[in-house]
Amino acid sequence: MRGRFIAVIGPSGVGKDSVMEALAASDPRFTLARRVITRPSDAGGEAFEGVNEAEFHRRADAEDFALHWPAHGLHYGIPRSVDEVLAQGNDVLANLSRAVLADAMTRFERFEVINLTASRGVLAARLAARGRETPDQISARLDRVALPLPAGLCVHAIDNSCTLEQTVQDIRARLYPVRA
Ligand SMILES: Nc1ncnc2c1ncn2[C@@H]1O[C@H](COP(=O)(O)OP(=O)(O)O)[C@@H](O)[C@H]1O
Ligand SMILES: O=P(O)(O)OC[C@H]1O[C@H](OP(=O)(O)OP(=O)(O)O)[C@H](O)[C@@H]1O
Repeated sequence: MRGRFIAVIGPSGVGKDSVMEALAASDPRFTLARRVITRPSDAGGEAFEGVNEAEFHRRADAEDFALHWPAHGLHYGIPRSVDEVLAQGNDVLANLSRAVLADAMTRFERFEVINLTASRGVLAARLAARGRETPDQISARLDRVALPLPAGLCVHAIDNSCTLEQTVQDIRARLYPVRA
């Protein structure tokens, strides 16, 4: 059977990248999608490919992306190579914008969503500690209004206010339930 394309969504600072990395480290059934972003390659955080705007648009025009979207003044793309991983029956995890979910639903045969949550106070503390954005950029990220999710999605709502270990355990139990 084809693998599932699993979108990890949630507000900035909720822990999408940390949770994805911890999931991939804990279970070989997960493959991480490496995003292409118009952000300097040495910006830190997730393992991504940094490109300039011209190169990003060239790739988009060449249909090199399965999905792409703009956010926070940047462009983000999921390489089309994820299709090969899915065809081999492996599950792919990708950090997606909530704005691209409707497209993703139609693009992938098996599509599920992990919706991570945490309080605004937890988000603010985590963004400040991460140190990738300025205080103004952090405020803008906290104020970004959450879009309603499209109907008909398979969504797993997961709280990431506690430890990463707890979150990983909760997600694995939801995605790979052990049948008695
Ligand atoms: N469960 C957790 N407990 C404590 N800190 C966390 C947890 N999850 C993420 N973090 C920290 O919060 C910050 C934001 O996490 P990150 O994965 O970059 O979030 P996102 O990708 O959603 O913006 C990072 O510094 C990360 O180490
Ligand atoms: O439309 P939204 O659902 O609000 O998401 C917009 C963008 O924000 C996140 O980006 P990024 O990973 O750069 O930021 P983050 O790590 O601070 O979440 C997410 O991955 C999307 O690309």
